[in-house]
Amino acid sequence: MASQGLQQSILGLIRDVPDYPKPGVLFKDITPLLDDSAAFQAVVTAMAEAAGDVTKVVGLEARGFLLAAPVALALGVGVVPVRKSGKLPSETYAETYDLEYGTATIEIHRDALRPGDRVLIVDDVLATGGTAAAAASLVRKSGAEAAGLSVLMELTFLDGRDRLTDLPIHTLVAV
Ligand SMILES: O=P(O)(O)OC[C@H]1O[C@H](OP(=O)(O)OP(=O)(O)O)[C@H](O)[C@@H]1O
Ligand SMILES: Nc1ncnc2[nH]cnc12
Repeated sequence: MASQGLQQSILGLIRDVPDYPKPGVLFKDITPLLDDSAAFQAVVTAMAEAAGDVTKVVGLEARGFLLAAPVALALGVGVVPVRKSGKLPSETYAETYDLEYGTATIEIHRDALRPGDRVLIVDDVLATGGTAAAAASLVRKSGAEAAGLSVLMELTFLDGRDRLTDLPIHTLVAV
């Protein structure tokens, strides 16, 4: 978890949007945080400091990209996109999974990672854990090690951690 001060700052900059994208979902909108450069910088620094010894950062489309790229730059390693199905131009590995509000397929380029890579997966929100579990599976299909998952916010009531018992998880705030 982040320091108390950073947690308060993050919580104050995440907007709750009821019934988006469908009734019953309380959507956590991170756009106010992204628009606050001091808070955004503090989030990126905290994620990078917790990363450990990794050789690549994998960012999850779409909001994960906004965090993964600056974290990778802060760590001095490359960033690899995991994209929704059909968006990557070259050969891919694919995984289909359930979301809090639907199902999705994500993909990674087959040549993006290699054996020996220690990979930090970065996303904005950990909810049911389906996306992160699918991403970890793509990393392992690529022959690399899923070294950890770093998220800005964890929705603990959805028990995403229970699906990710083999992945160290770092969360800046939990609600
Ligand atoms: O833990 P889970 O239940 O899998 O949910 C978390 C995922 O859901 C959201 O992505 P979404 O698929 O809405 O995509 P977006 O970032 O493109 O909006 C969020 O950015 C995470 O990637
Ligand atoms: N409630 C939520 N808010 C934002 N992103 C999410 N991803 C899955 N559930 C979410």
